Amino acid sequence: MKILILGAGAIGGYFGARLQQAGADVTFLVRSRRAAQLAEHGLAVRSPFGDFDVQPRWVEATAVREPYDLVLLTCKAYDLDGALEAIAPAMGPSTHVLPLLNGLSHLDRLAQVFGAERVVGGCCSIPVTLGPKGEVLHLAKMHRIAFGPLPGTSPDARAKLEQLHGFLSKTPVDSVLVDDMRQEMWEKFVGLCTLAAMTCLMRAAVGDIVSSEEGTALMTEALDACAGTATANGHPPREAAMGGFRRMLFDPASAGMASMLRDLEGGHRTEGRHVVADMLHRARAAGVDPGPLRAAWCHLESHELRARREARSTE
Ligand SMILES: NC(=O)C1=CN([C@@H]2O[C@H](COP(=O)(O)OP(=O)(O)OC[C@H]3O[C@@H](n4cnc5c(N)ncnc54)[C@H](OP(=O)(O)O)[C@@H]3O)[C@@H](O)[C@H]2O)C=CC1
Ligand SMILES: CC(C)(CO)C(=O)C(=O)O
Repeated sequence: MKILILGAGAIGGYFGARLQQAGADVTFLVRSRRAAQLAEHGLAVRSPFGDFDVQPRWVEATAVREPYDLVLLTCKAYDLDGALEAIAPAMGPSTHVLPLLNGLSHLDRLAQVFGAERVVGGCCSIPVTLGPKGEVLHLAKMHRIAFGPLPGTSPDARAKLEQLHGFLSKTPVDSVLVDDMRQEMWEKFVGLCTLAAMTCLMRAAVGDIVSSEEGTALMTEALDACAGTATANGHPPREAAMGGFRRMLFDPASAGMASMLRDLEGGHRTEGRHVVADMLHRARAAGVDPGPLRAAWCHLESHELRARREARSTE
């Protein structure tokens, strides 16, 4: 099975290196800056499960001329259109694409461009970022990846997903092949959106927030808004998922934060529109009180507008 991974960033780099470690046939589709970094340093993973290095194979978009069996999509949501253009030559009639982006709305776009039968569901829970030389820094002992067919996915995807699961099962990664992937993705959306909205709004980690006078009440309102929206959309989070979110979101000792806060504080663009605004708009449409999601999106959007204005004035 030939696997193409769009992006060798934090997520693509981590899961791609793990797949390569397990002997899978992996090629990264990267842009020139990342290609140069891979040529100079290879692909190094620093993980609490043990550090390792792989010698990656990569291509740039103009060199993709033949279909792959499976494409893993690991760009940020704001890069989706360019990424879809870049993978188009790799998408043959029987290729499937498995996105690992946070959020949900990219699924409709993928189905629109490639057809729902070629789109597989996927999500991951792992705190990971890139170091100064492009090394993958896995920040804590969580690295779960879930994937599985969506209602419209063609049946021949199953064998590929089983192979993917087989490779990942040879590594420490917590890999799960899921039957009801839309439910799984809604649950991830609920937990992540609550975490991203609250840690970005407060610019603090979970433990700092829930130790503050109003923090636990506001965190509860945010979780209720997200879970209520999922329920109104036909995907009430299961009790096991809610239990996990409560452990993650209300631990006064936790230094945990969303990758979106790392992006915000690192001066990078965020996926606020794709995650927080999308949940806010879905809450409104369903008549659910969005609670602190309004202030979180206002914070993220006004920060982005300011950055754009200041960039224009220095041009
Ligand atoms: N980091 C985390 O802890 C987690 C992230 N996620 C989600 O995973 C997704 C990816 O995040 P993350 O890995 O952190 O992001 P990164 O920014 O680290 O990686 C994204 C990569 O995609 C590449 N890319 C974008 N467009 C193209 C293109 N047209 N051609 C080739 N490469 C392209 C970028 O390349 P370039 O370097 O050239 O810009 C970059 O290396 C996001 O949706 C995020 O929310 C989910 C769980 C945890
Ligand atoms: C769940 C969590 C917090 C870690 O995977 C995440 O998805 C993110 O930070 O983007």
